[in-house]
Amino acid sequence: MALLLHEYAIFLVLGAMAITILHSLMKPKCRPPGPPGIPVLGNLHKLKNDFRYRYIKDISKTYGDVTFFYNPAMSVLVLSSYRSMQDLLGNRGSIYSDRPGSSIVEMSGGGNTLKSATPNFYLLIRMGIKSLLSETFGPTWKLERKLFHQHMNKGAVAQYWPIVEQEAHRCLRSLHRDPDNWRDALRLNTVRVILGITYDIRDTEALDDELRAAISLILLDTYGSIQRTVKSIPRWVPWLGSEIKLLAAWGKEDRVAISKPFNYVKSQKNAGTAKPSFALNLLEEGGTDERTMTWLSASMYAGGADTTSTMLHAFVLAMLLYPEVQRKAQDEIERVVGSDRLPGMHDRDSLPYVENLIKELVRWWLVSPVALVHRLTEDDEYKGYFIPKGTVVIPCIWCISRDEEMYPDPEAFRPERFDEPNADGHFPLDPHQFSFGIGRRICPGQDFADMVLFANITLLLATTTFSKALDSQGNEITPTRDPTPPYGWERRFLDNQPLSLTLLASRIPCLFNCRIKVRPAAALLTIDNQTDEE
Ligand code: HEM
Repeated sequence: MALLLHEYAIFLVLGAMAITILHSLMKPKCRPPGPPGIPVLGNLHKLKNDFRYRYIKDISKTYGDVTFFYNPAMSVLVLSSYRSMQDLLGNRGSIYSDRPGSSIVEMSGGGNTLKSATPNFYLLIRMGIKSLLSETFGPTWKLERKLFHQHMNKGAVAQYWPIVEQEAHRCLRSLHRDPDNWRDALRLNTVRVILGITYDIRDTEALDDELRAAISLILLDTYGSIQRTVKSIPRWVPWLGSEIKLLAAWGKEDRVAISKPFNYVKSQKNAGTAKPSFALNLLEEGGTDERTMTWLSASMYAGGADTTSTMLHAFVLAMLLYPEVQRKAQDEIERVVGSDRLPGMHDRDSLPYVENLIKELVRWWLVSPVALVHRLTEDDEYKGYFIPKGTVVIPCIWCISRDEEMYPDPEAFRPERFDEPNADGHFPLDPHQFSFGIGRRICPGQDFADMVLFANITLLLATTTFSKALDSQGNEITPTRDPTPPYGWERRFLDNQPLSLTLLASRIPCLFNCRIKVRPAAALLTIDNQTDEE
């Protein structure tokens, strides 16, 4: 009898286990929550919103920090908290670091297919269907990333300080000479710095005509032909068609502009006259083919020029809207540096208010509010939800920057917030932790961008005071703090806004004017005949 009972118990346990396994196999796997959609067609269309990041912030109040969107072709996971981004992009980086169709080289336009030519979200979504067939987070990306890291890590970028400083001085002289063109001066500055460190091209006068033409194209507009191409697209062509045409036509002229400077470094190397530069290092270290080296060099200004200059434009906007911040930062610089020299890199630790100002800028103005999309390479489970392989992941870093608990009154530009503990006793998170992305695909140019921002912001503050422009009655004009609608290339073209592939996916300030007052310290700006124009 005892034996029978024992067998009966074993039978019951095994039966229960079988039922549990069967049940879990048959139960539809639960996806993370998301807004209701149209039957069969799904809810992905809801993300089609000019200010997508604001929409994401709104819906996260209802659905939480992990929201799911789908249509029959693809699924998209939207992350809206630092925690979820850390958990997935950070801690599970080995499966969350792919991108739809893009190694660094491909993202800069060096791939063979249109899908890789732009970080534009919608194009990525459309092309994502195709790119699901290919794996891109592989050995090529790892090698590119390694090469980038060797030259752009925190220690390595310090060697570029002299170029960054010299170009900042040159930019300020030009800005003071021609204040109406302050915007161009700031943009030219970042492109010149990047050309300097990438190819050691500083003085265009010394170059032959063809190379000079290629460089002017880069200086004027990283992807200059876009403007001309947009003009040639008939207005009635549907949006997708026109964008595909735009990208198809993009390339020929720019590919020349991209290969010329690289070939210049190659010939300098062969002649034994090349000076240190990113491109020279790639050539010397080898390890990859020439096409990759050419495009990797180009990705320096594709990724870095417009993003960094946009931050400088946003800095000017912040100074117009918050003159008291400008005054406080100028006072600190005067106090620490004195009046017989200009601030330099070694002053950084002694300028805490300026340091906080840069943190606040990096939080307040996100060039990439949804960073760049990632893609999941294996099925995964998070917080009990199933996330299928191939899901496109959007890290909405904007939501972190506008987290009211972490950054009370988040729209206000308040550098002092970083010295004030929050209700939980902790100081707010340094925005550098998320504004450049999170995880293995974090911006490789972050340390360099930070150095360029520090150099330019301290020198701008020391030598220049920005204030609001006046209308014909002498009243101050307050510029809008709203950006131009993202991805609105057509509108940007019509408004004569700068256009480049990077900017198609960026958040940039609307055009605004300002008044510029030169401060006495401007007399200390160096005059360097070799790099000064005219
Ligand atoms: C203030 C300036 C900049 C901002 C705000 C910025 C922001 C970003 C962000 C948010 C990403 C996506 C990260 C992710 O997917 O998680 C990114 C990627 C990238 N950035 Fe930057 N960036 C800046 C400057 C630069 C500079 C100066 C360079 C190069 C010199 C650069 C090169 C790149 C490249 C190559 C990638 C792609 C990395 C990859 O896919 O693995 N960026 N950046």
